[in-house]
Amino acid sequence: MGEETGSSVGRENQNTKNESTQEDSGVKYYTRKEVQVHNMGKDTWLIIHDKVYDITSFMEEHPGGEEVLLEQAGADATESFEDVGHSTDAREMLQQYYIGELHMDDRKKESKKEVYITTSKDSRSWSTWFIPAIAAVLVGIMYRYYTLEHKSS
Ligand code: HEM
Repeated sequence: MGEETGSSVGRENQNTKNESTQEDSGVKYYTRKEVQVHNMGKDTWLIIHDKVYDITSFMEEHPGGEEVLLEQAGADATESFEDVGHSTDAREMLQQYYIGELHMDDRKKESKKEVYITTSKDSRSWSTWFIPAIAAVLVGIMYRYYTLEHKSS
């Protein structure tokens, strides 16, 4: 593991990309571009759920075969990883190959935005009928009491 990290730093120096790899409280951040370079059988990185994994030593051990991993090499494999429905064991194995996080600027934000917009729209349509309905019921009750009081006196 240590050896792998060392060699990756060397490559980043060669590409003069070292500044973009931030180190913050021990966590390394990689851009999609930096991950993309590691797309070969002997140097394979993957992004799964915004985390970066160096799976070079895992390629031959993968029960699903080397080829499917090579297809995703250097890219975001979240969807294909989830599509297979990997076991809890498989998910725990991921930790062994973890090398850092995907850079914040390179993360996809669409899904969160979508959920936010849907819920805010939903609550708006709900309040448009609920508040007037309550108000109408209250006015009705008040009117009824008012007319009853006037009748009895
Ligand atoms: C580092 C990431 C990965 C790890 C640690 C991993 C691990 C495993 C493990 C342990 C299994 C055995 C079944 C299970 O326990 O779920 C498995 C099966 C499988 N994996 Fe992965 N996997 C990884 C990434 C991927 C990716 C990215 C793909 C697809 C592109 C993939 C495709 C498959 C397939 C198709 C099988 C089924 C094999 C079969 O049932 O015959 N895996 N994987």
